[in-house]
Amino acid sequence: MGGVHLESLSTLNYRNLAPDTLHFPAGVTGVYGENGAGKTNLLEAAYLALTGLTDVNRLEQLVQSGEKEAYVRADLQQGGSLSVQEVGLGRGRRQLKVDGVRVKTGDLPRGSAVWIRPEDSELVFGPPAGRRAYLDALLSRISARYGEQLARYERTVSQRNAALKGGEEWAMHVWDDSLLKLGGEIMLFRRRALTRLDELAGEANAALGSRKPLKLTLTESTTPEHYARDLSARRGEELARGATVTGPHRDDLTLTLGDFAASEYASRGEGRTVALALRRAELELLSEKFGEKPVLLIDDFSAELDPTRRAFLLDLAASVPQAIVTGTERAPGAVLTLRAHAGRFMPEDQVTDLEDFRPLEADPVEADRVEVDRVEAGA
Ligand SMILES: Nc1ncnc2c1ncn2[C@@H]1O[C@H](COP(=O)(O)OP(=O)(O)OP(=O)(O)O)[C@@H](O)[C@H]1O
Repeated sequence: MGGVHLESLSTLNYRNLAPDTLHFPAGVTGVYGENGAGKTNLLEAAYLALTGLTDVNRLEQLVQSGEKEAYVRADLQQGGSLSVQEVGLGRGRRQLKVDGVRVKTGDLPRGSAVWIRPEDSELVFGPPAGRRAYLDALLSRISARYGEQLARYERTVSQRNAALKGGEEWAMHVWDDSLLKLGGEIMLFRRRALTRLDELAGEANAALGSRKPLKLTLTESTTPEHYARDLSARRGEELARGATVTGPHRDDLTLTLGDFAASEYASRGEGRTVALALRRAELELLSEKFGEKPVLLIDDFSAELDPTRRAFLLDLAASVPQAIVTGTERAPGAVLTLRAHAGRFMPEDQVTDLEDFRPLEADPVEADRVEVDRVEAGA
């Protein structure tokens, strides 16, 4: 199977990254350097430029301190054609373009990248909201309709909550109708998708040498079959609390390792294995859906001290057409190794000492491409 290929990444005013355009070959690119050099920021910028995805509540953190706007651009090969994806960022604003034409996030190619991070363990040990977000983000990439219906459902829940707080019991049947339709569709889609995701995560968990089988199940707050009944049964409680307490926004993606819920009983190492299994399942599911392997971004492989998991990460990077792997040490088997220092990246054979990381004389990124001033708030 072929893969998405990130030919180059340009950044301007992005976190601590110096303005630059970096070219990436096929195979593994290793990026190494000291803590705080900007390795994570580079992967975050690549993920944003490839997928348009980022935490929309923290957009201003992405802009270099002292600057108003930031910009990232990916030149990539996908589905046999070359395209240019650009993201402009401002305070609470984001603008995306593909080949010069403005698009919404959902219109960007959805299978372009998977990002594996040390923080992924939070998926296992953190609250249900994190696991729900993992599932929803993945399913929204598999199905644009799922993403749209989920957004409508979430709007309905917040409007319904406002009506509940206002004691508008008379208006509930209107909100309930939309909730049942949208929520029911979301639950059914999650159930269908989970069958395959569970198989893929189980296989990845076994490949990671885990002797305990991994099982993914939905712990549903209600079911499509009983949704209407459960809503009316809890009407009094909802009015008292001013909140919608039944529906897929309350579901959990339960990860069972062996006989127990991983969130409660797994060791740190077992939890890390489960998190890696979820990410490989994501990679496989996107590959199956789009017929191409995403670019794999692995943040800080060197934080992984367990030899089995470290080998798994490096094997996974070697198994896809293109991967970028960061660490505080060199990634073995890399086609290109970049040395990171103070937000700059140079091929290691061009670096003899850190003085080589002098600021560039000319700005290599065309700053006139930044057009975030025209972004509508919240776009
Ligand atoms: N908006 C911003 N403006 C300027 N600098 C920023 C901004 N956001 C983050 N930074 C800085 O970027 C630096 C690099 O962070 P990054 O997480 O990429 O480092 P890293 O190379 O991955 O380090 P580690 O090996 O510790 O994971 C940090 O020192 C941080 O203070």
